[in-house]
Amino acid sequence: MIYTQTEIDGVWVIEPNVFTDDRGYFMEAFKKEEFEKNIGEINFIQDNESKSCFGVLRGLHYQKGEFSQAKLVRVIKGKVLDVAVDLRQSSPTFGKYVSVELSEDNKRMFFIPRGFAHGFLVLSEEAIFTYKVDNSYAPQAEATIKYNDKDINIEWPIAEEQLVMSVKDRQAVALKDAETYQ
Ligand SMILES: Cc1cn([C@H]2C[C@H](O)[C@@H](COP(=O)(O)OP(=O)(O)O[C@H]3O[C@@H](C)C(=O)[C@@H](O)[C@H]3O)O2)c(=O)[nH]c1=O
Repeated sequence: MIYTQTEIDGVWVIEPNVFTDDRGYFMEAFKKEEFEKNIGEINFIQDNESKSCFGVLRGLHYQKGEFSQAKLVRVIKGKVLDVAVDLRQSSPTFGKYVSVELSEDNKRMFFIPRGFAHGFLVLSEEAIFTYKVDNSYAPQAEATIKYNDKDINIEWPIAEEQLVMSVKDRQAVALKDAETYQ
């Protein structure tokens, strides 16, 4: 696997070795020892999966304080634009984002450490998204920042009218009003 640090400290793109033959392909999707050698200690405790149709935007989500989750995300079917926003107050890139296209074709993975908000937009007819997290789901600590927050200014490649979002995500708060990480 190739581990590449992005322009935001702690956020990584990981490209697996894909072995293709007459039957299809094989790849290692996560290898703890290698991950820890390249990025650092991790203890993933839960795997999540969601399916979404074209134009679905989920985000920008995070869990507050001690409930923060690191996430290792990838796409099994379809294509998404995945986005991580730095919410670490002491970080020189606070409020900045990094985005990457993840698809069943490029098989890229994206590692988002604790202290970030995360979201993705589905660019294919359908997408199956899967991710590991290193901290328990804590609904009481959930928070959502507006996908179109002016200060973050994410370039989403789909027109606003085409977006499909949850009520929770439509009612998200601005970054300036959000509880961030000390
Ligand atoms: C995230 C989560 C949700 N749920 C439940 C709550 C709810 O009834 C249903 C759907 O939840 P949501 O609408 O929050 O699902 P979704 O919008 O897909 O939320 C996810 O979005 C992406 C961008 C992330 O980064 C994730 O951490 C998570 O916040 O699933 C769990 O039971 N466990 C979980 O870990």
